[in-house]
Amino acid sequence: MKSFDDLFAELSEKSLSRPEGSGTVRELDSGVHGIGKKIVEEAAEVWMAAEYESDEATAEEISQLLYHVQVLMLAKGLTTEDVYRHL
Ligand SMILES: N=c1c2ncn([C@@H]3O[C@H](COP(=O)(O)OP(=O)(O)OP(=O)(O)O)[C@@H](O)[C@H]3O)c2ncn1[C@@H]1O[C@H](COP(=O)(O)O)[C@@H](O)[C@H]1O
Repeated sequence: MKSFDDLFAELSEKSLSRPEGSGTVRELDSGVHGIGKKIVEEAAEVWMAAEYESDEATAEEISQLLYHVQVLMLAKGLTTEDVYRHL
């Protein structure tokens, strides 16, 4: 099972190596504006799933929201430490 930090390390590596076919690279290339729209979209899906769908569906939507938040962190050059120190 992958943790938040595991995923961030994987995405960080992909942002540097830019492998062919990576959705992360594609999303990074869409810029902060495009990534921000994905975050808002996924946040709405989390809310709807929590209101009307199963716990499993909600957990899946939350995982997607976390993914897009991580892509935004990479686009902005933010590390997990930058975020964690505010927790
Ligand atoms: N965890 C994720 C992840 N969560 C969400 N997503 C993306 O977010 C989208 C959300 O799905 P939705 O059904 O909500 O949206 P959709 O309308 O079908 O998708 P779009 O057409 O809008 O992209 C998915 O299609 C994926 O593109 C993710 N893409 C990648 N990962 C992980 O990130 C790593 C790197 O992935 P690649 O860069 O693609 O190699 C791998 O470990 C992946 O498992």
